[in-house]
Amino acid sequence: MSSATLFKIAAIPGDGIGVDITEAAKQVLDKLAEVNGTFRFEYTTFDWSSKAYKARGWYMQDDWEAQLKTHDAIYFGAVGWPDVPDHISLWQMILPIRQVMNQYVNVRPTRILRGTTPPLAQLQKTPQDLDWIIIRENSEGEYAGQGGTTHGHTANAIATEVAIFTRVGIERITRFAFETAKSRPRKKLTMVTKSNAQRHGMVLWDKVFFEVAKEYDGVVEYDKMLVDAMTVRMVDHPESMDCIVATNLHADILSDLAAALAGSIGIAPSSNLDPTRSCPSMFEPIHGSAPDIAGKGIANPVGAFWSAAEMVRWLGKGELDAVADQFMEAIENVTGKPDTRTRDMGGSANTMQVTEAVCREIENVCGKK
Ligand SMILES: NC(=O)c1ccc[n+]([C@@H]2O[C@H](COP(=O)([O-])OP(=O)(O)OC[C@H]3O[C@@H](n4cnc5c(N)ncnc54)[C@H](O)[C@@H]3O)[C@@H](O)[C@H]2O)c1
Ligand SMILES: O=C(O)[C@H](O)[C@@H](O)C(=O)O
Ligand SMILES: [K+]
Ligand SMILES: [Mn+2]
Repeated sequence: MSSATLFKIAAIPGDGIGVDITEAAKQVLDKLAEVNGTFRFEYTTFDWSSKAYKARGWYMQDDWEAQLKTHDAIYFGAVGWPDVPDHISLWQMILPIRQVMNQYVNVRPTRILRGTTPPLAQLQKTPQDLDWIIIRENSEGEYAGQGGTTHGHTANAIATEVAIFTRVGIERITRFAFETAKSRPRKKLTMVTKSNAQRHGMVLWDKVFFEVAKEYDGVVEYDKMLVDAMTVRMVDHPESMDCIVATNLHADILSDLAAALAGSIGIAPSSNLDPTRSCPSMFEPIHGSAPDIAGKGIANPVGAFWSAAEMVRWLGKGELDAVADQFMEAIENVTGKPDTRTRDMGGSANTMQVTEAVCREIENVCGKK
């Protein structure tokens, strides 16, 4: 009998390319476990998807929370399909999981992976100029779900979408962001809001940020940006930033921009973390179900692999950092070669070819420890 540590993973492939990339991620995770030998994964796959919703009228069982809590982590593909309104699919699956599982931090790193050419390469002196971690508030803000609609379909229809910002919510994400910045070589943090036009919640955000910031004076260099100007700075001066903390909606948008600036939405990972570890955390690429390329077998699995590497790092609680680093090295050995890049990165390889290449590299890199 093997004495390898068992990690129980709840796998939720979801819709579209979510299915392809979750399968690919399981394959490389199993290869990593096999080559390393000190841990192994056991998956429970949940058929929670828009297709299932159309057939049976629900995404997740009523006891979904208890079902997920028996796992050490959740691996998520993507949710959303054109035949179900997107606010239904998001609010019946991904958003309740993030909120109820206390995953109030969403960590979204971006950098230019080896061998890849970003679209605005002329603006960067070196690929290292773009190396960011976006820390997204993941539990409240514009995604609080508060609001309503009245006056039906009349000409007087009214809808409100109320953003909720709490001192507790702002303080904990700010603290997490400062701790992340402190752990990085450049130790910089940029805070993003829109506190000129939005004069209540965002003003509270700025106020709480600067209160917490005092504790990091002389340790972390910090500054503040309005979100519109931030998009310009990300394009023109990528080297001027390191960590970025922003609200749920702003960070959602900025992280897609960051991914595109680094070369493709298909490479970008995310970790939905419960820093208290009382609930399982969830790992997923930042992209969606990509209906335009779904079913073709051509989705870029790199964002899914990077997310899987972050899951290994999280599960290891510091013990598997070297393994996660080797996993990333294997991924970059693959992006480094033109014949193992997918179309979105200028190549012509399909999902399976990239997956097999990463498995081979895991044997090369992680086999010789
Ligand atoms: N967390 C999530 O599960 C999540 C995230 C974003 C969007 N969505 C949902 O996904 C659906 C589609 O959303 P969208 O089109 O706005 O965003 P999307 O991220 O699915 O796709 C945007 C574009 O990027 C391309 N793309 C995305 N991932 C790729 C990959 N791995 N490889 C190659 N190309 C890739 C797509 O082909 C498309 O052209 C919607 O229902 C949306 O609500 C879900
Ligand atoms: O949270 C969202 O906005 C969506 O699920 C998706 O766009 C994401 O980034 O996860
Ligand atoms: K996703
Ligand atoms: Mn998004």
